[in-house]
Amino acid sequence: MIRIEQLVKRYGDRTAVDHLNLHVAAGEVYALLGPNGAGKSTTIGCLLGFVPPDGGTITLAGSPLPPAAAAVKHAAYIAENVALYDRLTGVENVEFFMRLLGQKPSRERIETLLERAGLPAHAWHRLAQGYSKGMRQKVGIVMALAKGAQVLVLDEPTSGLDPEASVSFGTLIRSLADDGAAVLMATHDLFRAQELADRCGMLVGGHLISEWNLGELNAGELERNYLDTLASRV
Ligand SMILES: Nc1ncnc2c1ncn2[C@@H]1O[C@H](COP(=O)(O)OP(=O)(O)OP(=O)(O)O)[C@@H](O)[C@H]1O
Repeated sequence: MIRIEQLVKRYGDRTAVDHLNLHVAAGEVYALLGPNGAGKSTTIGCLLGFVPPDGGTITLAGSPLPPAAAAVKHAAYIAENVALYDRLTGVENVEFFMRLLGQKPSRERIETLLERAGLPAHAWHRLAQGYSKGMRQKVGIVMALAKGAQVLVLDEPTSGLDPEASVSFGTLIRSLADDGAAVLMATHDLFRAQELADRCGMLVGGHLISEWNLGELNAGELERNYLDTLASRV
């Protein structure tokens, strides 16, 4: 569903992503790990067409379209801080987004989506300016649901969320994957990655240096592997 082959991105003489191969299947959650400056956000930028790569190919949902067009059609992106129109309510934000998609949603349809995403009903008709980070992310998930996105891309989704919000966000992401979405999530949250992801990969200096199947690791083992792998590079 997500196929990145030999991706290269340079900024001047700095290589941010170096011949990266990464595949995420439908129904799979993949956590992209790595220290600051490893190339995670650059990879996501290339995947979504925000950042022009210097080499390699990216295919989303089997589409022959270039990444930017394929992302518009098939992907949803949830940034660390989901941007909403603060002067609109949650319901109005979703309605506006769905109209941009060419849909004419009924109130019931919007409320069904908000309910699935777990946004409390008392917030539906409140201005988004008062929304917490977790509430904004839930509206972001509603937009992914409304779009029927086959590919979900998340950058640091759980940073700054309290444990309860982080667990409920993880449950939601898992349910989207169980419905067939391919999920790529860049994160420093090793605990949540181990809880949520099926596989993870570790980027260092733009190279994917390790991949792990999380079902094969014991509790806490991902963090040990991560730190050992990093130490072995020094
Ligand atoms: N627009 C840019 N111009 C120049 N260099 C950049 C630019 N964006 C990223 N870089 C460099 O590319 C490398 C990879 O950065 P990137 O932001 O992709 O890493 P990251 O893994 O997402 O880091 P973090 O965990 O801190 O968000 C870093 O060396 C960074 O300084």
